Amino acid sequence: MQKPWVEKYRPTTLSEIVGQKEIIERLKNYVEKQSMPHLLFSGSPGIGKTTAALCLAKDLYGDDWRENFLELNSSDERGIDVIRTKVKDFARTKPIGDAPFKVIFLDESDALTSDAQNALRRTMEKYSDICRFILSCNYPSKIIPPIQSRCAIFRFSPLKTEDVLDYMNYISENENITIEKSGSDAIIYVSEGDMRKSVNVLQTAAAVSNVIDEDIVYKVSSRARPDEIKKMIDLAINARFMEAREQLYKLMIDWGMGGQDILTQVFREVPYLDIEENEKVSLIEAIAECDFRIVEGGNDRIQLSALLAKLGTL
Ligand SMILES: Nc1ncnc2c1ncn2[C@@H]1O[C@H](COP(=O)(O)OP(=O)(O)OP(=O)(O)O)[C@@H](O)[C@H]1O
Repeated sequence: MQKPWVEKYRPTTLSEIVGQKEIIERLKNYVEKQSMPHLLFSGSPGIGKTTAALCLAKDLYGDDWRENFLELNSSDERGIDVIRTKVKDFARTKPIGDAPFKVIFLDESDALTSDAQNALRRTMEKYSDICRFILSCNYPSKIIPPIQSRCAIFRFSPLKTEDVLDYMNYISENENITIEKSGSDAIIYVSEGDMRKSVNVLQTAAAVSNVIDEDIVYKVSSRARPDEIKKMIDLAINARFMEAREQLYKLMIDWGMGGQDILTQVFREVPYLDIEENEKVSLIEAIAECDFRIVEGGNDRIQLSALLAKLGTL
């Protein structure tokens, strides 16, 4: 079976990480000085937080990195017991070889309960001479302030379009596939700066064809082409409700899209619609209402049809 490309192409040193330039420079500095504080990595999924922690360990420790590096996924192991046992056991033994300290990487640390975070805070203090923590999270506000203040905070950003494009080209050359311009535009559109998503979409699309265009990309990622969404909105704004609803059903049935995916794409089109500013504001309010109802379990066809009806009255 083919290895997932996200693993096959995961950078192995800090220098290979795409984008996040300032962060990478600071991390390289820690490697050079063989000294670092506890770190808190925050940012949206798939933009290089785990990769940066792994590369930092590999650059710090070389081939023996596994002996001085412990990775725990906090959303599987989020309770106080894990902090008391696994983390403490690893933290209190001396680093192997010449390493000045060990590193414990807690992925998804915003999933730790607050009891576990309090226990962690004491562990961080107690073993700070031989152990450094790297906490990764999507929402730094869910980390208790005493831990935040013990860490240097690094905010990772979604990747820039040109960085994702370069990376897609690099992979496609290696894999002997051709990405057409419409295909790479579509990958950028569906992945929104999330490199993991870009690589996964590319691999799934490459399983369908060696030449990747927008149709394949939108199909494999269950997204509609933006012009299909725009068409539905335009019909609704022009009070052609039945046709707009037909287009909605086409998106749901032919493209296999869920209600929330459609809503997210409608939301993304709002700034470009040819309507007055106050109408855009009303539309966003209506989208937010619809989103809430779908999340609460409302029928997505009914909710989206109601949104289309509302569009006709703007
Ligand atoms: N900056 C990047 N440079 C190169 N590849 C990247 C980058 N960011 C992500 N990737 C690719 O995406 C995959 C997932 O990235 P990573 O695990 O680092 O994401 P993350 O930010 O930790 O996400 P999560 O918050 O979901 O844990 C990597 O294996 C790699 O292939």
